[in-house]
Amino acid sequence: MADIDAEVPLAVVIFSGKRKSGKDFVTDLLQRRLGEDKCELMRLSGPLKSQYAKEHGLDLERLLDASEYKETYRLDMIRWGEERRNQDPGYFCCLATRCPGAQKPVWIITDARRKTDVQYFRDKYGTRAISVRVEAQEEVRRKRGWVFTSGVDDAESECGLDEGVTWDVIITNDGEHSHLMEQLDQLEHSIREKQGKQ
Ligand SMILES: Nc1ncnc2c1ncn2[C@@H]1O[C@H](COP(=O)(O)OP(=O)(O)O)[C@@H](O)[C@H]1O
Ligand SMILES: C[C@@](O)(CCOP(=O)(O)OP(=O)(O)O)CC(=O)O
Repeated sequence: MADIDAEVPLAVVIFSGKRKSGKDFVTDLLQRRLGEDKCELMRLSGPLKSQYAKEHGLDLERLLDASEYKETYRLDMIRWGEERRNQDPGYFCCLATRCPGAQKPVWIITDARRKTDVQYFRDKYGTRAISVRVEAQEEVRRKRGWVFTSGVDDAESECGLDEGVTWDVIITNDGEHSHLMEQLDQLEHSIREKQGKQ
């Protein structure tokens, strides 16, 4: 059941996309447009990494940055995260949204990876949820540094949302700046409508 009486969030924008499709790039732009005081970026991988680091005695800061360190542990983090999600599909979604920034009216969830991630926010926030898929051609992703990695790019962590989800918005991020700006204009408009309506 959606928490329709709650005053915040007024809009919950759930982003998904393949590695190097440009999720971070696009969500940063969107947050800047909406204002950091009004819009909080929440990463589902944040609590995952934090719990994983605690249980395995690892350096959380290094898991959070884009280093080789993270890649060393990626496969095991995926496996470990899957075990947790199997016990409770909303586990990381719930933890990620428990932060001081949750008082802001707009939430951007940056990295949904499984159908249960999208479903969690749709079930909880109903019409306030907007699901967004960021897409870029393989060639473009390769130019941004993507290299196919077996066990990662062919696993649920990367492919769980390839099919079977009806996205509210699809953003094509192939590198054409003006086209991206137009798509962000539209998305910003939909978000502001939700902010104004409720
Ligand atoms: N539209 C764009 N214009 C210029 N650079 C981009 C664009 N989209 C992504 N990038 C760059 O490509 C790289 C990968 O993007 P990133 O947002 O980190 O991808 P993801 O979060 O999906 O893995 C980053 O260096 C980012 O700055
Ligand atoms: C174990 C992960 O959460 C690692 C996610 O790391 P990032 O959130 O840093 O994302 P990338 O852009 O793919 O490098 C994946 C998962 O299956 O949950």
